[in-house]
Amino acid sequence: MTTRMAVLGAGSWGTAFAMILADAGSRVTLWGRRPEVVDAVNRTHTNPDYFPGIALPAGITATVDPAAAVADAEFVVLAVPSQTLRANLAAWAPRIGPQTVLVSLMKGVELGTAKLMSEVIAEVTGADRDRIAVVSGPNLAPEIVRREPAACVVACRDETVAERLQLACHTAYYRPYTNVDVVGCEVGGAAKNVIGLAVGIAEGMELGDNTKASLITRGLAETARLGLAMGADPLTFAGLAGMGDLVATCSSPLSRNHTFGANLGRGMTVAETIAATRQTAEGVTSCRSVLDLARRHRIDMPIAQMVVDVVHDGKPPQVVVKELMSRSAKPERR
Ligand SMILES: NC(=O)C1=CN([C@@H]2O[C@H](COP(=O)(O)OP(=O)(O)OC[C@H]3O[C@@H](n4cnc5c(N)ncnc54)[C@H](OP(=O)(O)O)[C@@H]3O)[C@@H](O)[C@H]2O)C=CC1
Ligand SMILES: O=C(CO)COP(=O)(O)O
Repeated sequence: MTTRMAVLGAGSWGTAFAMILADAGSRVTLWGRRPEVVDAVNRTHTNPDYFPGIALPAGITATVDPAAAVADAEFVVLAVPSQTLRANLAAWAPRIGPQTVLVSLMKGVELGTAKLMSEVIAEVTGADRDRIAVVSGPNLAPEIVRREPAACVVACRDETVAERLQLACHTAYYRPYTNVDVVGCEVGGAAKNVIGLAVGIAEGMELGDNTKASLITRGLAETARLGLAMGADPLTFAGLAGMGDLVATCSSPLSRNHTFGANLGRGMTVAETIAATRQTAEGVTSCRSVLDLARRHRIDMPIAQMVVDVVHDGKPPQVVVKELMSRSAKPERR
């Protein structure tokens, strides 16, 4: 029987993930907040605002009505910016069935509460953790809609639910691996955006590959430190949701976080960079909530701190680089 999927959020990743699900054989309803986007998907099978010229599968229909999207859906896939999830989901939750699996595509931490997206979902819907899943990994949406090969992790505390989701999104170009470490995948996904900003800043300052490799590696170390304090499996950080996503984000000009950082490193102001960024660069907000989360767990995240200093406290990149390099010496693994 064909699986019924709802994808809530018709931006870059929501549209690309809807394509994966439809290519894997599901019937997909994509919710978008703007009627013109929904009309374009239904009439021309394209989403010209996000992917001009890319033909979407006929198995995707779109709606502006969230109730119509989630009605009878086996999986509800959430793809709105992290900071808008709570308010959106509160409105959607009464229409979502008690057996429906809730899937987060989001890579952020809520500002103010320092909660992971799965925690926000559990709190707002009352859903058991066994039906909350996460998809993460090196998945730059513009490459996915060209159907270029990529892999990901689908994580759920209940492995059988992860396996159902794995089947539902497995295509010739998209290879999902299951994992039960939801926390590790979410921490990896949120923190890599922050490290991507740091590497972008370095690139914008015309610093070389040694600097970038050092930031990536030490960025992974501070991410894993936080994850371990939260009960994550350390091996998750060596996998697709850890190292994999970090490499993609820190090396690709397609990454919005990386590009945002590079603009700052080149000397653009934060306001200019925000104005130049059309899509969501989660790390810009989540650098503060990731740091808050780290503080709550008494974990030191100097690179995340450096990003907050530049993005929110107006410190010049040159100053934070000096500060980062003049920290007291320490062993690699502590
Ligand atoms: N793009 C990518 O390659 C990947 C992204 N992700 C993650 O997916 C999540 C979504 O990002 P992405 O799709 O890329 O972001 P985009 O900016 O491309 O799209 C965001 C979508 O959410 C909608 N939206 C914006 N604000 C609100 C709001 N207040 N209420 C409801 N809907 C809103 C936008 O609508 P409108 O068009 O009307 O503005 C748009 O449909 C992020 O957490 C990101 O980190 C994860 C993996 C890959
Ligand atoms: O998460 C992503 C790739 O896996 C997308 O990264 P950006 O949000 O930086 O574009």
